[in-house]
Amino acid sequence: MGDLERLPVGIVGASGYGGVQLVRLLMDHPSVEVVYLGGDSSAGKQFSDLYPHLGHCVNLTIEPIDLDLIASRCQVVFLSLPNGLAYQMAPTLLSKGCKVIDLSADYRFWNPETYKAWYGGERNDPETAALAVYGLPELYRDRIKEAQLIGCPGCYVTTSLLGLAPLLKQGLIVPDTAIIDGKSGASGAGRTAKTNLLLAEADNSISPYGVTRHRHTPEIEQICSDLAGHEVTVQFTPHLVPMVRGLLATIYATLRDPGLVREDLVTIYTAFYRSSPFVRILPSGTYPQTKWACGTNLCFISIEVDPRTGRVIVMSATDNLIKGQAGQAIQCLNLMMGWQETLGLPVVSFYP
Ligand SMILES: NC(=O)C1=CN([C@@H]2O[C@H](COP(=O)(O)OP(=O)(O)OC[C@H]3O[C@@H](n4cnc5c(N)ncnc54)[C@H](OP(=O)(O)O)[C@@H]3O)[C@@H](O)[C@H]2O)C=CC1
Ligand SMILES: CC(=O)N[C@@H](CCC(=O)OP(=O)(O)O)C(=O)O
Repeated sequence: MGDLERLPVGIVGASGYGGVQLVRLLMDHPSVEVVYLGGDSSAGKQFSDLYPHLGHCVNLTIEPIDLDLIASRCQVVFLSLPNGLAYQMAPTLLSKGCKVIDLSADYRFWNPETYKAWYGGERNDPETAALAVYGLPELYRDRIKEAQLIGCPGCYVTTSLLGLAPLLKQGLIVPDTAIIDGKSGASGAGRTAKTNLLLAEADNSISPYGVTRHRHTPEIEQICSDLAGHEVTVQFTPHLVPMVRGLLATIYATLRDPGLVREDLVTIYTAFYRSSPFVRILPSGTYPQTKWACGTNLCFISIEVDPRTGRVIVMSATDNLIKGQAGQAIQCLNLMMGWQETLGLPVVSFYP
């Protein structure tokens, strides 16, 4: 590509919350041009009919999903679809020379049996799945740079893993003692009408769900085990919080060395993320708010140590739709293209 040429990209699932984040973010990306928007029930509609607030700057129609057409027009394709669809599209797109960045769970798992156990479906794309790279740049940056296919993490997973990674990589906690208390805004469920997401149902209330059986548990454990070099189990409980966007993971684990103090851990975390421009380790005693991360690709992390219980408490906050979804996907694109990792990604929120 010449300096002035823009990379032609497509978004399949453009009408959803991930899709509209991608459109909004890529509008400001200096090296990208969105040349295709695809959808199912939204096909044929003007994107601005679905999102009038972008009417003055997005003049694209959502087209039916035609893989040959997409491949003829796009060098990179973002798949922002419900689980179980990307694996039906990615093999063809890759065979036609496209790079594929999948926001769903289809290409996150290294063991296909784990995917099948939690997501179901009968897959026949083992060769393609074997090509996939896990799209968490802070942990797999070098692999992402060489990848043709990315499986982007879930939002709870991203936020939890960024909080846990230094502890597991450095062997600082007693294995299997990690407890993750996740809290997400309602946009985490996508732009789908479900009773529990109605204002009358979700407002002024916080509720746990998927207790002991949320499908982010095996995804978190897959990466924790990779970091630790041995099998790791975690206890993860998500909660729905009456806010639109934002995700907070509060993580508890028993320290191997009860003599460690929080300043030791702040130093360790700061060193661990010294080359990660989107991770902010907060000063001792400052705890993160999701509001700080909303609208940005940042992850704010704070660490506490309780000498009374011998536990470390890590607090990790992101915007579920940006660092937890679309922003992370673009971060991966930047790495795949050899661009600056931070290109086109916001790092300052509008407060409050
Ligand atoms: N929301 C979040 O915080 C996060 C979500 N994710 C994952 O990202 C993916 C997208 O999520 P999100 O944007 O929130 O979901 P939404 O429900 O908001 O959007 C889903 C999109 O998929 C399209 N779609 C649905 N069914 C079909 C179909 N049969 N064929 C083609 N397209 C279809 C819809 O298009 P149409 O309207 O035209 O039918 C819509 O554009 C999901 O896999 C989700 O699990 C990952 C991290 C965070
Ligand atoms: C509030 C809410 O419903 N959140 C979603 C998070 C979905 C997500 O992160 O996407 P993946 O399914 O691709 O992992 C959930 O708990 O399923």
